[in-house]
Amino acid sequence: MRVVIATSNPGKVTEIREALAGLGWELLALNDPSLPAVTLPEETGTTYEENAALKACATALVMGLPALADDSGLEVSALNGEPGVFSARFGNLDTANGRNLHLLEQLRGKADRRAKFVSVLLLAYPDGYLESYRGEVEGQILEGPRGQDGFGYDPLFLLPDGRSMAELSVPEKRAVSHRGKALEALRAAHSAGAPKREVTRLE
Ligand SMILES: O=c1[nH]cnc2c1ncn2[C@@H]1O[C@H](COP(=O)(O)OP(=O)(O)O)[C@@H](O)[C@H]1O
Ligand SMILES: [Mg+2]
Repeated sequence: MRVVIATSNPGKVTEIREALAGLGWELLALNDPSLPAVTLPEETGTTYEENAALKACATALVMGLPALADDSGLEVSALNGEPGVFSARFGNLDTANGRNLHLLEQLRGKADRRAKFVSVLLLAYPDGYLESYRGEVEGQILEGPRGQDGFGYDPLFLLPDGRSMAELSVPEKRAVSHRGKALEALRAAHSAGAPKREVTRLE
């Protein structure tokens, strides 16, 4: 099956490719020269599912191919679950570094550092059929960044084993992360023996 990865986030592309390598799918980047150009829609939904569906459906319709999108976020207990679905725009800041500094500022002096990452993967077929998979991981927000790998809020996210998410290799992150869990559910649903679906294109 040829599947378009409906994200312009290079960190997500790397993680999706690594986790799904064994499926035998041809995973195409959004900007693959063989594909028509698509602009991902604005994330106007109020849930990860809605936003992931917006991105996946828009891509599947333009491409005429199944498209896989991820919408994810960081939910911080002391901030009543914020930034959540607004994680990419936290503090209205447009760099990961800026958002991380803003998060540290918001939590300054707060004892409760609990947080969780959530990822929702949406696989949209061009005939309108949808599959969704969710994964979560709990942790704590560090007092300062640690680690060089990963992306986004990873350097501030402390796992129960004492490492930050940015101290993990791609396969190590897959084994514990929100996105890794959602990808594992998708992989299991599509591995050998699982029922196959005919992919048709709506004209
Ligand atoms: O695995 C992760 N680690 C760290 N930060 C993440 C992870 N997944 C998502 N984020 C952050 O949460 C926000 C989620 O954004 P969203 O999923 O809407 O779009 P994006 O594809 O444009 O990054 C981004 O700021 C992203 O950096
Ligand atoms: Mg989003």
